[in-house]
Amino acid sequence: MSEPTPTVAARATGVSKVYGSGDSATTALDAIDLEIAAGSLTAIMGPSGSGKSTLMHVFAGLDSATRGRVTIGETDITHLDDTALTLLRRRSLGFVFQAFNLVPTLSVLGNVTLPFELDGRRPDAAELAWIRELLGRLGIGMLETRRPHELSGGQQQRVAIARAIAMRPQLVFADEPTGNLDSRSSREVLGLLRDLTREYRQTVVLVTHDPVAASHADRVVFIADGRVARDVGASSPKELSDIILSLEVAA
Ligand SMILES: Nc1ncnc2c1ncn2[C@@H]1O[C@H](COP(=O)(O)OP(=O)(O)OP(=O)(O)O)[C@@H](O)[C@H]1O
Repeated sequence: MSEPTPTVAARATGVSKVYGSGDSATTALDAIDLEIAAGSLTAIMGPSGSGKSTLMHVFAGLDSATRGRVTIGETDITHLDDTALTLLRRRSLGFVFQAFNLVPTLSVLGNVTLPFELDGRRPDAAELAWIRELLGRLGIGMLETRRPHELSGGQQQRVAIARAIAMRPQLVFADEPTGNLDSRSSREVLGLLRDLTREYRQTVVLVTHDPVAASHADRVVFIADGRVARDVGASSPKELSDIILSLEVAA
C-alpha cells in the first residue's frame, strides 16, 4: 500500500507579530511561512527571545498576527471572533505544558475527560473506549482512579498528553513538556509522543530548548530573530546542538 499523501495540519503565511509601537516596537515574528504536515512531530527550537512562544500563541489563536494568515486544517483563524476561536481551541487543539497543569481534585480519568466536560458533554461509549485505549497505550491504564499527587512526574505528564489528545484534536502543542522530568521519563514521554503521531496520525508541535528532546522529532524548525533560520529533518542531538551553536555565533 502506498503512503497517504500528507496533508497540512497548520499553515502560517507571511506571519509577522509586532509588539508595541514606535520606538518601543519589537518584531517578534518577521514574515514567517511555515507548514506543519499532518501526522508529524515537529520541533521548534531557537535562542531565548527568538519568537518560539509567540509563534505557538499565534498558531493557537491565543495571540493575533499583526500581518499574514494562519490556518488550522481548513480553517483560516485570522479573522475568527473570540467565541469561534475558543471553540476551535477546545475542539481542534490540545496543549501539553511543562507544569502538567492537572486538576488535583480529579482522578486520572476525570482529568483526561475534562475537555469533554468543558465542551458541555460527556464522552460517548466509543470515545470512552478510545480514551481507555490511549491510557493503556501510554502505560497508565491501571492508574485511572488515582489523583495526580499519587503519580510520578512522568506519569502525570502522560495524563496531560492523554488529556491533550482525548478529543482527537487536529494539532497538539507541547511547550517544553519534559522540562520537569528526569532523562529516563523524558525519553519515554517523547518516544510516546512520536509513536502517537505514527499510530494515530496525530500532529504534534514541540517547542523546546533541548536538543535531546528535539531529536525525537521528524523535523526541526529553528527560529532566530523571528524568522525561520533553518529547517531540517530528523537529526541527532549533536547535529542539533551544532546548528544552535552556529545560530548563536551568527547572532
Ligand atoms: N507581550 C509582549 N510584549 C512585548 N514584547 C514581547 C511580548 N511577548 C514577547 N515579546 C518579545 O518578543 C520576542 C519574542 O519572544 P518569545 O517569548 O516569543 O521568545 P521565545 O523564543 O519563546 O523565548 P524563550 O525561549 O526565552 O521562551 C522577544 O524579544 C520578547 O521580548
